[in-house]
Amino acid sequence: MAKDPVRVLVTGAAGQIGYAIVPMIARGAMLGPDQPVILHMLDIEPAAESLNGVKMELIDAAFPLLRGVVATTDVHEACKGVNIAVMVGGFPRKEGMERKDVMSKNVSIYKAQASALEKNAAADVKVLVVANPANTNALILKEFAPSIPEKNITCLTRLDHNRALGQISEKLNVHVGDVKNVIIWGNHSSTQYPDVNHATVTTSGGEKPVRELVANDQWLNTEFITTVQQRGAAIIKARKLSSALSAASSACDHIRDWVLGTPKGSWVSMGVYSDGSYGIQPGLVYSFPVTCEKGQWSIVQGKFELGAHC
Ligand SMILES: NC(=O)c1ccc[n+]([C@@H]2O[C@H](COP(=O)([O-])OP(=O)(O)OC[C@H]3O[C@@H](n4cnc5c(N)ncnc54)[C@H](O)[C@@H]3O)[C@@H](O)[C@H]2O)c1
Ligand SMILES: O=C(O)C[C@H](O)C(=O)O
Repeated sequence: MAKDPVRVLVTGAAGQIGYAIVPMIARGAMLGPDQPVILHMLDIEPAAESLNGVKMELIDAAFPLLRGVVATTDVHEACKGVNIAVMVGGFPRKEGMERKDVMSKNVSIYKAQASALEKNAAADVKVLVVANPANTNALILKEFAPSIPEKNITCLTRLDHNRALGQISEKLNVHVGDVKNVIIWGNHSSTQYPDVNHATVTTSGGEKPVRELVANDQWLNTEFITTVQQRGAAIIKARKLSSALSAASSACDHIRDWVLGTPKGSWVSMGVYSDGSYGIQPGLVYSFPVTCEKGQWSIVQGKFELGAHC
């Protein structure tokens, strides 16, 4: 039997990440190849014409899974009945800035959008905050939308996780799909700790630890970490714009794994509210290793090595 469509909100949909992610969602990269979707796209009044252009392109692309498009500058209309909310709307940093430098502009957006989501979204809406500073914006959303279960408000650190997989795959010249179980601890900021201490590579001889295969602790403990921590800044320097296709793709990965589950024996990194695991203050939104099953994430326990991410 055909599935009912799922309503997916993308805020900031006329922006760079918005333009990259809406076709991915409409093609099934987020919710699967048999899941019809209705896209809700929100942007602000000055971007209304451009937002309408994105809607025109979505129609022109004739995506079989796309069952409707709402393109609006009214936050309440945008949030009506949504099951998934991908919060991209906000301002990106420019070269030389830290992500926290866009805090004052972006945080106020998340206060207003929290109440719109609370009033209008489906009761079990799953929220992914992408806009920076992502952990703080998710925390604001959680505080100002108290009726949305705290387990349903998350932020994106999957891009950092995927960057770590990519660096290992490049270093070892192995397929990125054969590398797994890196961990991003902390914030989506330059203070994050990319951890390979439990990461493995699938080889013809079975699963081997990344540390053993790389056989270069000096590189893993220094250059690898700073490359992942600083990758956002490196992309801005190269493109004069912040990452968009990789952010969009990683946001699809985050929601897909959350909704459809992580593969057996694998975990992913998600910014989720802390229940006190690993000594992290309860209530903070922090990136942990998680597994997902039946639409619920759980923090993987027992992966801490004392001092590793302090
Ligand atoms: N967490 C991550 O891994 C990650 C990765 C890349 C980018 N980002 C962040 O994502 C955000 C978006 O990046 P981008 O490159 O798409 O920026 P962009 O400037 O191209 O697009 C942002 C869009 O948001 C819109 N917007 C602004 N205020 C809004 C509001 N109140 N409601 C709805 N829409 C609003 C703008 O009009 C614009 O169209 C930035 O904050 C960026 O730093 C996060
Ligand atoms: O670095 C940025 O400001 C954009 C984004 O957070 C990224 O990591 O690419």
